Amino acid sequence: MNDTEPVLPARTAIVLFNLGGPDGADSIKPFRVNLFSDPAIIRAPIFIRFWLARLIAASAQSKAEEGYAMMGGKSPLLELTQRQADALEASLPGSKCFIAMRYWHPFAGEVAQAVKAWAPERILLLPLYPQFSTTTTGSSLADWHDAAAKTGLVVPTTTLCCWYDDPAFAAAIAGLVMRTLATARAELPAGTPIRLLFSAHGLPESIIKAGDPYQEEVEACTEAVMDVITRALGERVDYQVCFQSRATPQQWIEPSTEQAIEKAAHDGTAVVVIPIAFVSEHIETLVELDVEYREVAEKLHLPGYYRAPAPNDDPAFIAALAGIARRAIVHGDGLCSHRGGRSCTVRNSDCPWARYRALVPA
Ligand SMILES: C=CC1=C(C)c2cc3[nH]c(cc4nc(cc5[nH]c(cc1n2)c(C)c5CCC(=O)O)C(CCC(=O)O)=C4C)c(C)c3C=C
Ligand SMILES: [Fe+2]
Ligand SMILES: [Fe+2]
Repeated sequence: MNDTEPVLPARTAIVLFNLGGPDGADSIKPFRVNLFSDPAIIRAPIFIRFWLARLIAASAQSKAEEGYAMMGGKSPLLELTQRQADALEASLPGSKCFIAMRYWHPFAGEVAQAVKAWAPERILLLPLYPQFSTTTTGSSLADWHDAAAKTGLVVPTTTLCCWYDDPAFAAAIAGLVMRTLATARAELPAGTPIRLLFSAHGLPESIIKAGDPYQEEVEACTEAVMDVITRALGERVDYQVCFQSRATPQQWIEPSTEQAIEKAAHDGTAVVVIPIAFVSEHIETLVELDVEYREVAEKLHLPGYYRAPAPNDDPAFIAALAGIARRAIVHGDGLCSHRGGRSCTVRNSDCPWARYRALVPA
């Protein structure tokens, strides 16, 4: 922190949100049932959703078990998020970071009680999803509000809906990408064409059509990262946005990451895959990107397949997150403070979190 940076109010509780993951073999099934029971994910009436959730969860259960087995039997997400929380807390004196996961422990209810016991003067709700989606950010924030109300936690609260275009965040991601690109260029035969594949988690097309701004924010986020890379390297590197992790039978947004790899094979280009919607390593990076898509790339004889790391506790990423948090807290408790206290400009200036109930009826 330098002298020009505003001081945080004393006792600021920062609640970090992520999806969560199983902490052992026994929790894979209930974690997946919790996920598919969320009305933000499966948009069906409750009595249909109850059965549908169990059916969909059961359908790829053994594949999920294999994936978690490859990571030592559990998700690394909580441990990595704890490292982010510790690093953020160290950068923001007067704050204490709490972690609330959406589909496995620590659940919002447990966390709201811990926050209340700490007696903060102010709370910042900071979703660890750079881009807003009703299925992630919206669902986590709605869950928190229910839990806080049940706990009787009444403290001035600032809510961040998204930070996909934060310049320091874009620079942190660009740094990770350029390091991987440099490795690829050093290892591949001179002149091998390389494409950057910005791979985001996919969504059912119907959710985007219902007004979810996620795809737009992923594209804008990619543009912000590409601007930094272009300026730093003095050249325009080839790139494409694509979407991974299709988890239901519906039509999902395209191009899929698999289609993008097929296109790269057709064009004879190597790829550097960038997980643009995840800030921590987890099953969808360590298994899907590093094992499954790598196999696809090898089968299609791509000249090279590289993967940029997720930010985890990369110092530039933590510094970006600290800047985002500090500005949000200091500029007051607007609904969405990521643009210096003004409401965000996502879709005609209204914040998607403000419209959550219209996008996902209770
Ligand atoms: C309809 C299903 C799903 C949607 C929509 C979805 C959106 C979405 N998810 C993330 C980030 C994560 N997803 C994770 C796990 C996970 N997600 C789904 C399904 C949907 N996700 C499933 C079934 C699972 C479990 C993994 C599996 O069983 O294969 C995780 C945590 C993974 C872990 O480490 O355990 C994250 C993080 C985003 C960003 C997103 C939409 C924007
Ligand atoms: Fe997911
Ligand atoms: Fe907003």
